Amino acid sequence: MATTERGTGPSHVLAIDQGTTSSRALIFDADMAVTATAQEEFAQHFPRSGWVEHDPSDLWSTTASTARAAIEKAGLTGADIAAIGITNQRETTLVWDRATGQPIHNAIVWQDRRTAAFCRELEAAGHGETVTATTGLLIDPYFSATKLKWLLDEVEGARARAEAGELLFGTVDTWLIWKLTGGAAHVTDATNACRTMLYDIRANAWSEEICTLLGIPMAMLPEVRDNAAEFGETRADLFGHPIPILGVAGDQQAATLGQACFRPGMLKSTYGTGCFALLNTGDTPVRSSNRLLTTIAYRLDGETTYALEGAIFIAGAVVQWLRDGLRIVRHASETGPLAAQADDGQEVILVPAFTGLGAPYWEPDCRGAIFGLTRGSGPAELARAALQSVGFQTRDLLEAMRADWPDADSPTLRVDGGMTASDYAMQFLADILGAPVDRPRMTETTALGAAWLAGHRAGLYPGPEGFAEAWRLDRTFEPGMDEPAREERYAAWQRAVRATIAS
Ligand SMILES: Nc1ncnc2c1ncn2[C@@H]1O[C@H](COP(=O)(O)OP(=O)(O)O)[C@@H](O)[C@H]1O
Ligand SMILES: O=P(O)(O)OC[C@H](O)CO
Repeated sequence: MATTERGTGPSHVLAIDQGTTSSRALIFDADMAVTATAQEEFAQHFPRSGWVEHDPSDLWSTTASTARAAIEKAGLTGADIAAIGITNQRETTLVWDRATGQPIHNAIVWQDRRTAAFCRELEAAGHGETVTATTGLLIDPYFSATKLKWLLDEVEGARARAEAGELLFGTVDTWLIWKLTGGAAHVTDATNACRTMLYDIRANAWSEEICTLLGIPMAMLPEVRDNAAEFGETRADLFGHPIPILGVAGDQQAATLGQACFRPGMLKSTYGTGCFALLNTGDTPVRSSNRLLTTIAYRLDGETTYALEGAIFIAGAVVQWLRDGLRIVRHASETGPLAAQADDGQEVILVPAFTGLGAPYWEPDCRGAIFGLTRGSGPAELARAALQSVGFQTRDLLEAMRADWPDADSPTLRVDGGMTASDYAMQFLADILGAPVDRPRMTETTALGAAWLAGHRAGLYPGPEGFAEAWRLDRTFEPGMDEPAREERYAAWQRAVRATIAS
C-alpha cells in the first residue's frame, strides 16, 4: 500500500470522467496533482441518420476497467482511495429494470435528434414558456426528457412497466453509481438533473407539471443531491475495498468548478468535441433573451449557484472532420501550423453546422456550408476556416451573454479541453473576442472539478477559496487584431451564418 505524507489514511481521489467518446479515470494525490490516468474509447452507434446511441454495458465496462487501471498505474489499491468523484457526458438517457439492472434499450446520446418532430409539436402547442420558466432550457431534442418519453413510447411494454414502478431512469452518472454500488443507490446531482428538462431549477425539485405533460412516471426519477454529498459506496469486490462516492457533476459544470469559476462574472469555455461556455451568475437564475440556457452551475451545502450556458455542438469535431473526413491532416496538432500557411488574401468561412446549430441559433435542421472558395483555396485555407469557426461561434455565445447579463465586467475567458492545445485556435479566439484568453496549466479541469468535489467532501482538499488559489496560468493569449479588422471579420461570419440558416 502506498504511504502518504499526511498520515496513514487514504489520501488519493479517483476521478471518473465518462465522456461522449471515451471513459477516463484519473488519480489525484493529496496535493490535487494527477499521478496516473487511464482512458478507453468505446463504440458509437448510429442506427439511423441523426440517431446516436451508446451501449450501457460499454459505458460501465470502460468506466470500471479504466478506474482499476488508473489505481494500479498509480501503484495503489482501493484502500488508498479516500473518495470517488464522477463527472459525465450530460443529458444522455438510460432506462433499466429496477430488479435485474438490465437496460431496456441502448442509451440515447445527447447529440441524438430523433425527437426533433415531437419537440416542434411541443413548441407549437405553446409549451415553450412553461419549459423555459421551469427548467431554464429550450425545448430541444438535446435534453433527456423527450428521449425518455421516446423510450417509454417505443420500447414494447416500457410504459406499463414504468407505471408499475419496475423501471428506473438515469443520466450517465446515475447509471454508473447504480452499477458501482451494486444497485444500492438510485441518485443524481443537481447539475445533471437540471439538464433533463424535467427539473425545476428554482424549486430544486423534479417538476410534476412537466412530468405530467410528457407522461413520465415520477417514481422512475432518481433522488437529487448536492454536488458534494454521500452518493453511496462501491461494491467491495470492485476495487478490493468499498470506496465512498462523494462528488458528482455534469462534465461542463465540473469544468466550471475545476476552473475555479466561483465568483459571479467568471466564465469558462471547454473545447472538446463540442464547446460549452458557462458564465457564473451567482444565486440568480438569469433568464436569457438570447436563447442561452439557464442552468445550475453547482449546488454546495444546499446553496445553488446558477450559470448562463452556451452550447456549440461542433468544436474539436471540426478538426476530426479535417483529419478523418477530408484527410488533409493526420494528427489534430497539424491543423494549427497548416492554418498559419493560409493565404491572407482569401476569406474562406466554414459554418460547421454538421448536426444543426446550437446556441444561440438552435437550428436543428440546418447543415454546414463553406463560403468564399476560390480556385486557390486548399487544405491550409480549410484548416484556418475550421479553427476560426470555433472562435467565431464562441464570440456568438459571448455576445449573447453580454446582452443577457450586462453586469459581466468583461471577464477573462478561462479555457480548457483538448482543443486548447492549439495555440493557433486560442490566439484567433482572443483576436476575434478582443479579450484575453487564459489557458491554465491544468487542462484536465473536468476531472479536477470532480476530484475536488469528492476530495473536499472527504476533508482532504480545501474549500472554494483555497482551491481557487491553486489555479495556475499556463499562458494568456492577448488579442492582437485591430478593432476594424475584428468587426469586419465577425460581420462576414454573421452573414455566412444567416446564409447557412436560410439555405
Ligand atoms: N492540437 C490540437 N489542435 C486542434 N484540435 C485539437 C488538438 N488536440 C486535440 N484537438 C481536438 O480536441 C478534441 C478532443 O478534446 P477532448 O477534451 O478530449 O474531447 P472530448 O472530451 O469531447 O472527447 C478532438 O476533437 C480533437 O480534434
Ligand atoms: O462528453 P463531452 O465532453 O463531449 O461533453 C458532452 C456534454 O456534457 C453534452 O452536454
